[in-house]
Amino acid sequence: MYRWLDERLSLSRFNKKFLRKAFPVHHSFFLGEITMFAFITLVLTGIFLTFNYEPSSRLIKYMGRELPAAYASILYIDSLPFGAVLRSVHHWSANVMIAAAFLHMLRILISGAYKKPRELNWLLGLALLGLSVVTAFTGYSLPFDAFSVTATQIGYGIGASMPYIGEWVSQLIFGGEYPTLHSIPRVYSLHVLWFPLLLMALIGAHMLIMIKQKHTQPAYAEKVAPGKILGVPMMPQQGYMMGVLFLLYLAVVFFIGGSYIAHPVEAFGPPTASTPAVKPDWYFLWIYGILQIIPGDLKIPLPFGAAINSEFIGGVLVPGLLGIAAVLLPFLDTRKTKQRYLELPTRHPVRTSVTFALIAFLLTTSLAGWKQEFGFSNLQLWTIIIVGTLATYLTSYLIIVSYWGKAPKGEAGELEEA
Ligand code: HEM
Repeated sequence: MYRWLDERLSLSRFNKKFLRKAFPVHHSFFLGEITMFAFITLVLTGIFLTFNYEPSSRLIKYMGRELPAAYASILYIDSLPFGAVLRSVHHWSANVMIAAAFLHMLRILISGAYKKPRELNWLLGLALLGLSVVTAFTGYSLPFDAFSVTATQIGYGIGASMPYIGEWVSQLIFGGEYPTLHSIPRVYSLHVLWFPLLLMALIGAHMLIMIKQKHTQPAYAEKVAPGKILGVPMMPQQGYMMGVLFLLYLAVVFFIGGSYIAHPVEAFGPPTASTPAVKPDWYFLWIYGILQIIPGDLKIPLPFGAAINSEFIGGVLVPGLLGIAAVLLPFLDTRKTKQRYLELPTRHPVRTSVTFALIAFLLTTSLAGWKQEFGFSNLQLWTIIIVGTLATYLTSYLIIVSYWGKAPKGEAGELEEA
């Protein structure tokens, strides 16, 4: 069969090139792959969910109760053999995908792998991270229980807060002023079709660029085999390692999915007139935290009746400014040569300390999301955020500079495929 296909498709030419592609061996390089495994698992479990989910908020009779069809279909999925487990695996995989993509980004940032010639892949990566979060958010609204309706309302409000265009953008996504009968079908189409297709296209482009440009090499490669690409071939070594890692990934998420049922809709109940207290998932908690400590009645008037309010500052402006800084980052580096080797974080004290400060900022603003539970005042939280972020930067910088000193950065030579 292989020979038959080879005669028609010249598989061996492709195999010689692609299957011998060298992969550097370093555990941090598996973060991108884990992100991909999570995405594949999301697609496969998502297909199962689409067979049984009804994308509608109209009321139907289910087990003697009058319930929104979407809500009832989640109860139905949970009642199927392994239904609740597959739904949970879908939910936890979304968490893993976002966490792994974020850690993957941190490894690119802290090792300087975003520099020339990989600027394009850095930008595609940022788009992937943003789109993964948005896709998870649209998934959140689908069960149409009291929790998801309230959480979606918060997201709708943040979108609508953009001066001039916000209301229009939010209504476009949610089929009118959320929740309307059109909201669930529209968000469903985005969640199961358009966003996954876009993610697939972006991941495909990300991989093609990575193959074309080749990986950055771990720093030890410069000493062991200067000028060569050091690594294992795609087949068999890298392929087998990826296979084992994928199975391990499945084992872990099925264990978690089987042990902790995700988003127990029955506990939240169908949407009611009263709004339950909701806390967003951890990846939105920092935005939610910022919203908790900005005065809710803040309004800065703009021409033509528009205004900047607290939702815009916390939900759009702060994440937007961080996004713009990330987009500009690779272009701040004006070197002419191509980046061949991973840079040691200890040789780049400013960049490494900014990365730690960013993590401190995200953790302390997430803490603000627990304002009521911990009984903090706004002033206390602002102090924790500002002092925590600056202190993390300074401490990290001083430790790196005093312990490792300012070692020369060094330039690497041209590489040839080994
Ligand atoms: C859905 C999300 C993503 C997937 C599936 C993904 C997948 C991958 C994979 C498998 C690799 C090769 C292995 C590795 O270097 O880890 C890679 C490399 C890379 N990724 Fe991602 N990635 C994603 C998000 C991101 C993000 C958020 C960024 C940064 C903003 C990014 C920037 C890069 C860069 C610059 C490389 C080349 C690294 C090098 O050569 O050392 N990616 N990605």
